[in-house]
This record gives sequence, C-alpha cells and structure tokens, in this order.
Amino acid sequence: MASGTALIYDEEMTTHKLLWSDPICDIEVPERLSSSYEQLRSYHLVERCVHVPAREGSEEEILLVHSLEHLEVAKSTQTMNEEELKRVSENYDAFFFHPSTYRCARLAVGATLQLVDAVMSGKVRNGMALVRPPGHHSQRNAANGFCLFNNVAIAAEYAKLKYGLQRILIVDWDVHHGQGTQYIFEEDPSVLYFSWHRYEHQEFWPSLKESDYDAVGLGKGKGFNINLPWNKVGMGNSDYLAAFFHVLLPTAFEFDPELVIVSSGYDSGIGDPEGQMNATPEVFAHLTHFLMQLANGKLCVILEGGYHLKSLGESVCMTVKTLLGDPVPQVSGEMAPCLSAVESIQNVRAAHKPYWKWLAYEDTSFLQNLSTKSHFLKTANSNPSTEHESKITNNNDTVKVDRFLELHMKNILFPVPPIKTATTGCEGSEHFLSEHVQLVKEMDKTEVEALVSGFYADLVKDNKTLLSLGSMFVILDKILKKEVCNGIATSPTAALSAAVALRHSVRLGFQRVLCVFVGDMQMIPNTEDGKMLIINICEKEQSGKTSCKHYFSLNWKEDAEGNDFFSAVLGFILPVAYSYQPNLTVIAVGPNRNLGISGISLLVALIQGLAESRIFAVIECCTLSHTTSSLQIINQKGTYPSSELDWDNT
Ligand SMILES: NCCCNCCCCCC(=O)CS
Ligand SMILES: [Zn+2]
Repeated sequence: MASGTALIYDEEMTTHKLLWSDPICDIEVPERLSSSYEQLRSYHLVERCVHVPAREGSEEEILLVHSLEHLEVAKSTQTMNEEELKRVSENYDAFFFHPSTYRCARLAVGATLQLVDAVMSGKVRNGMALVRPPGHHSQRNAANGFCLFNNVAIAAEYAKLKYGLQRILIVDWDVHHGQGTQYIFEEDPSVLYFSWHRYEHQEFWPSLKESDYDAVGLGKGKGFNINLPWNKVGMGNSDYLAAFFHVLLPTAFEFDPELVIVSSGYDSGIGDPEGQMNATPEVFAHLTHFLMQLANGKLCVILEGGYHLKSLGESVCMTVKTLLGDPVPQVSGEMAPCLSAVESIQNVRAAHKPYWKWLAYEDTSFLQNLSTKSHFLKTANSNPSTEHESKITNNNDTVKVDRFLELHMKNILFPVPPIKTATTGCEGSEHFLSEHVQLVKEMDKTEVEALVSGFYADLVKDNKTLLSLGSMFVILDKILKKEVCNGIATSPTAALSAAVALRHSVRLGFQRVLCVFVGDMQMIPNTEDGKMLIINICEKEQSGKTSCKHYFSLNWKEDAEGNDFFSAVLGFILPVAYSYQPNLTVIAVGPNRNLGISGISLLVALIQGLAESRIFAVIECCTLSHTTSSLQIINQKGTYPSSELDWDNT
C-alpha cells in the first residue's frame, strides 16, 4: 500500500482576481489560497506532505471535457484590456476574467492531474491540490460560478484514459451543486457523482430543477448521479454525517471505486457567507477519513469553494491532517440529524432504490426510528454544550465567527503524531510488527491475581485466562496514559476479556466506553449507568437483553456480497456510535464464522473516527488468523494528543 500525502500549491494561482466591482464575485479572492497554505504551515502540516509541483494542463487535456470554442474564448482573454474582460465575463453567470485567468485555470487543471498521477503511480497514497479558479460549475462550453475549466471532470476523464479506470467516484461536498460535473457525466455509468448542496426548494443559486434529488442520471448513467438537496440552511455535523452513513457510503462501498476524487468546497462549513451552514471544521476530517477506506486509500482532494478565510483554513487543515493518517478529532455538538435533512435523505434513497442493491430491500422507515434512537442516546448522555458551542446565528458576522472558531479549534488538539499500537506479541502479530507497534511487557502474575481478586473475581472463574488478562490490563493502561493510541490482545475467551476490559476501563476513568462485540457475547455487563454502550453483532437473537438501555444486538445473516454488512455498519453501528461519542472503543471478536476479515477491517477502520482513534481490540485466539490484517488497519492510524485529556468533559 502506497504511503505519503501529496500537497500541490503554486502561488501563481493567486494572480487571478476581480478588477471591477461585482458583489457576486468579490468573495473569490486570491487570499483564499495563500491563507489556507499559511494555515497548513502554521500547523506544521506542509512539511509532513510530499511536495508535488503544479504544471499547466495541456489544451488536449482541457479538450477532454470542454469544447474548442470554450478553450479559444478563454485563451483570447489573456491580451484583453479591462473593458473587454468585463464584456466577455458578462456572457457568463457569476464569472470574471483577469488577464492571468487563463494561465491560472490551466495551472489548476495541471495541478489536479499531477495529483492524479502521483496517486495512481503509487508515489503517494493520497493528496490535496489547492487550486483556483475552482471547477465544478464550469461546463463543456461555458464558464460559470467562478469556474473556467472543470478540474475534477478533466481529472476523471484523464484517469479513465491514462489508467483505464472503469469506476471513479466524485464526492462534491461543496455547498453549491456542481451542475457542470453533473452535465458532463450524467450518462456515464463509470463516474458516480455525489453532491449535496444548499437548495431551499430551488430558491438557492444556481436554482436548477435538475439539482433536486430526482435527477438520478440519464440512460446508462441512471443511478450514477446522486443529488442531496439541503432545503434549509444551518445544516450541521450530524446532518453531514447522516448523509454519509445513510446515502453516500453504502452506495460508494457497493460501487467499489478504483479512485475517489473530492470536489472539496468548504463553503459548506460554518461561517461561510454563501453556505450559511453550521458544520464545524473537524467534520471534514471525518468525511475524509471515511473516503480513505475506499479505493485502497487512493483519494485526490481538489479545492473548490470556501469564502470565509478562517473557516476555510481550519477545514483545509483538518482535511490534510486526516489524509496524513492522524486520528480524527471528536465531532462536537448534538448528533441527531434535523427533520429537513432526514426528509432529503429519505427522498434521495427512495429515488435511488431501483439502482442500488443495498437499497433494494431496505425499508426507509428505519431512518425515522434511528434519528429518534440517536435522540434517546443523546438525552441519555448529552454533554452540556459549553458556551462557545452555541450556534453562530448570522454567519456574516466574521468577527463573531472568527472568535467562535478560535475557541472551538483550541479544543481540537493538533498533536504531532507518535504513531503507536501496543501488543504483547500475540501470535500472528509478527505480520505487521513495525516501528509503529510497541511490544509491551506482560504484567506479572501476582499483580494480575491481585487485580482480579480485587475487582473481577465474579467474572473470572479459572486461572487459565489470567495471563491473557494481564496483557489486556497493561495495554489498556498504556492507552489510558496516552502512551499509545490503540492496542490489540488475544484471549482464550473474548467474552470474558471484554467484560473485564469494560469494567476495568470504566474503573480507570473512561466515562463512555463503546463496545462492539462480534459473536456470541455470553455475559453482558450492566449498561444502565450509560458508561458503556454495547453493540453485539451476533448470529442469534440475545434473549431478554434486547430491551435494556445502551445495549443493541444486531442479528447477522450470511450475505454473499456482504452488502448488508456495509449498510448495517454504516446505517446502524456508526450512527449509534457517533451519537454516543465514546472516549474509548473496545472491539471484541469472539468465535464467529460469517463476519470475515473485510468486515472486521472495515469496522475497525470506520470506527477509528471515534474516541480519537482510541481502540482496544481483543481477539479470541481461534479467530486471530483472519483478523490479523485488521490489526494493520489499527496500525495505520494511531497517535496521541500531547496534552492531558480531562475525561469528564471530553
Ligand atoms: N442573486 C444571484 C446570486 C448569485 N450568486 C452566485 C454565487 C456563485 C457561487 C459560486 C461558488 O461559490 C463556487 S463554489
Ligand atoms: Zn461552492
């Protein structure tokens, strides 16, 4: 698996700028690029990336998507005076030319293609290109919405041509509908285009009927165009996560792309004058983390919009930090999606039901009870929202938003990552022993006996498990002390080890421990106090327990393509887990036949977005063999906040 993150930035792309007064275009300023880059430097993220230079996109590459006429018009503007530039610009909706626009637009195309080459050649695993002018509104024969050439569309056509790709996913999380990209690929089943966008029932720019959820693609492309319209402003982290869990991710896993390209606009973030949304910068870390689990991590993130400089910069940093493999910071705020968001999600799922297996048998009512379920979880352990969590009411008050972000981002740690996973050398771990894995010394027998007799005698009936408990205690201790981020241990009985681990974690001070138990859990601890939340993926219904709070059992039936696994993990486990906002996750894998390695690896990978990637995995020996590479998944990430975390109000 390739490693490293490319960063592509060329300050020449700051020369394109508005020469006359135009209240519509005056937000697309050069400082968008330079301040984002400065913010990356201030968080020491530039030096951790692989620098890849931009280049000019060739005319041939631009003609992969645009007409010769469009190219010629753009080229002709280089020598125009201001009055001529103004006149040409008026031919388009919300676009302005500058003498350097053509040059900058070719650099934006070239930077994007350089990133595709770096990822497809394996030089890096993923990367980000900071470009302007943006691209997703531009069309075959027209500039539009600040965009001249459609960087991302050209990249997709280029990747198909040069690398023979047959399945490319484009995720457009910009707050505007990338109608340009939609028009270019709407008949093309090899490019799955997903866009969410402020819509307000067609009131919001570009106010197109074809931006609604029922535009599913044309001809062979039906099902490969997904529009998720936001019909209200103020959408937040929970709405964005719900859109990923209940629409994009199950579809993306079924599509199984060979490459993922993001039209990464940050005008969907809090404080942006265009978006008027409430999602905070760390949500982009989660969205990026999820997309990194596709296409073997081959992910190209291309800047589109984003007009509040502070919000833009923080969100760019969150994206790059996650691309680099850092753990994902806790998401703030409440976790139930709002009614309007659930409505839009239901509509787009219903519109796409005929085209996707995972939606074929799904009953859409489940989403209703899920949002109530996550509501119940929220009330059960709602964290008192601190004063600066209060929603920003009018986003145009830049000072207020700056102040909010100052306070808010201070709590989001920017640690320099010592990547560490602890193990006591369970057999099979030699597969992935590397400098990232710390072999820890076993706890000595007398100490284990003292601990067990002191606190766990009711659980531990015989001595044969004592030794395995010892390794578990020592690893949990290191996770608690922040010496490692996550750890793995084997056990002769996962059920017993999980029960002891949960009680031990709560005793040591973890306030909210999420336990995902795969297999028959046998002994289920008391979860009444809300300090543990258990999701048991089991083959048969657990009698009697299903009604108690904070315990969910998920029935597992063998499924050939594993689709129901994706929709169960994505549609149920993640939403419930995110609602709970744990500060430690325990994954226990008991003897189970039908949840294979891909299932457990994906589960481990996706759940890393929680508890700042603090995961303790305990695997029952007989199932170890096929779960070793899920350890690799654990191993990929893992780092630690440098300063003490105070459990009570995390
Ligand atoms: N009453 C008319 C208002 C028109 N507003 C146009 C805004 C274009 C935004 C384009 C953009 O952000 C690209 S990401
Ligand atoms: Zn936008």
